[in-house]
Amino acid sequence: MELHLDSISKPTEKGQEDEFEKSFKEMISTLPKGNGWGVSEDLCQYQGFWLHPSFLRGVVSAQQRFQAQPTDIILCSVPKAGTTWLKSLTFSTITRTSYDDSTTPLLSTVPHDIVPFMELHHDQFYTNRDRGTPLLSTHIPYSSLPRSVLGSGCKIVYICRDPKDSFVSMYHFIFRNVATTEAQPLGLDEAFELFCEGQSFYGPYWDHVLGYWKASLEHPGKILFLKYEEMSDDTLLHVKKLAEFIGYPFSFEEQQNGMPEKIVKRCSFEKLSNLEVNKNGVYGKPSTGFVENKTFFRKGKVGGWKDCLTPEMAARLDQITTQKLSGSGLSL
Ligand SMILES: Nc1ncnc2c1ncn2[C@@H]1O[C@H](COP(=O)(O)OS(=O)(=O)O)[C@@H](OP(=O)(O)O)[C@H]1O
Repeated sequence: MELHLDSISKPTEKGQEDEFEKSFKEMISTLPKGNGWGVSEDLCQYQGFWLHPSFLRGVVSAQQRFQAQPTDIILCSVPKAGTTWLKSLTFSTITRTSYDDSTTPLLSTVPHDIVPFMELHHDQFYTNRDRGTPLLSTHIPYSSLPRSVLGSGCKIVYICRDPKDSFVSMYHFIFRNVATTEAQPLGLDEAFELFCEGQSFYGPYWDHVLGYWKASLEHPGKILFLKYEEMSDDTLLHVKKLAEFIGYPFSFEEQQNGMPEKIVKRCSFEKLSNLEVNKNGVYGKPSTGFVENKTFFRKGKVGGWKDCLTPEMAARLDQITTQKLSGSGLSL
C-alpha cells in the first residue's frame, strides 16, 4: 500500500487541525475498506493492518508528532492479549515507592486512564512523563510505530496471547459494547471467519505478533516479548523479569519484604475486576466513543475459548497459527 503521510500536514498548531482532518479524510478515502464487526464504521487497511478510522486518525497523528525519549517505556500489544493487566503491573512496579495497596490510583482509575494509548491520548502521556511515569501503550503494529520510537532506543514491552483466547475476548468485547448502541454486532461465525482472514482490529493477528517477535530477536535489550499464558503460569517470575527489563529491579530487601508478591496480588484479575471503578465506570472520549470498564475484565483465564469455540474452530485457528508462525521459532 502506497503511503500518503507526507501529504498530511502536521497538526502541531491548533489552526492546523482542520488541515490535518481534511488531509486525513482524503487519505482514508483511498484505503481498502473491510468489515467493521458491527462497529459504526468500516475498518481500513493501513500499512498492511486493519484499523478502525478513529484509531487510525490517532495512529497517523502519532506517526507524525509523537517524539519518543530514551527513558520512555512503551507497552505494546495485540488487542485482547493482556494489555490492561500489563499496564497495571508495570505502573505498580514503577510507582512502588510512591503508592501502596491503599493509595494506588488503580483503586479509582481504570488502567487505560493511567497508562494512556498513544493513538488516543498523547496529551495525557506528556503529563504522565512530566510526573515521572513515562509509560505509554499502543496497539500500533511494530512496522507502523512512529519513527521516533524506533530511533530513541526507548524500551518496549510486548504482550501476546493464544489467538483462540484473544479472538473470543475480542468477540465478546465488541458484542457487549456494540450491543449497547444501535449498531448490530456480528454473529460469532461471521466474526470468526473475518478473524481467520486477518480482518480483525489491528489484524492480521499473526502479522502483528510476528512483527514484534522478530524485532525482539533483533533487539533483545530493547524489546521484551511476553505471552499471557506464561504470565499466568508464573506471574511473580514475570513481574521480576519485567522490573529488571524496564530498569526498576527489585532490591534484595524489597524481595525479602514481599514487594513483588504484593504487586502481583494488587493487579490480579480478582482484585482489579472487583473494584467499583472497573465494575461501573466507563472509558473513552466523545470522538472515539465510550466502553464499559467491566468489558476489559471478562474471565481472565487461559483456555477460556473452550466455552465458545467448537473443536473444529479451534483446530482451524491452530492450523493457521502453525502455518503463519512456521520457521519463526515462536509458538502460540
Ligand atoms: N488482571 C488481569 N489478569 C489476567 N487477565 C486479565 C486481567 N485484566 C484483564 N484481563 C483479561 O485480558 C483480556 C483483555 O485484554 P486486553 O487488556 O489486552 O484488552 S484491550 O486490548 O486493552 O482492550 C480479557 O480476557 P478475557 O477474559 O479472556 O476476555 C480480560 O479478562
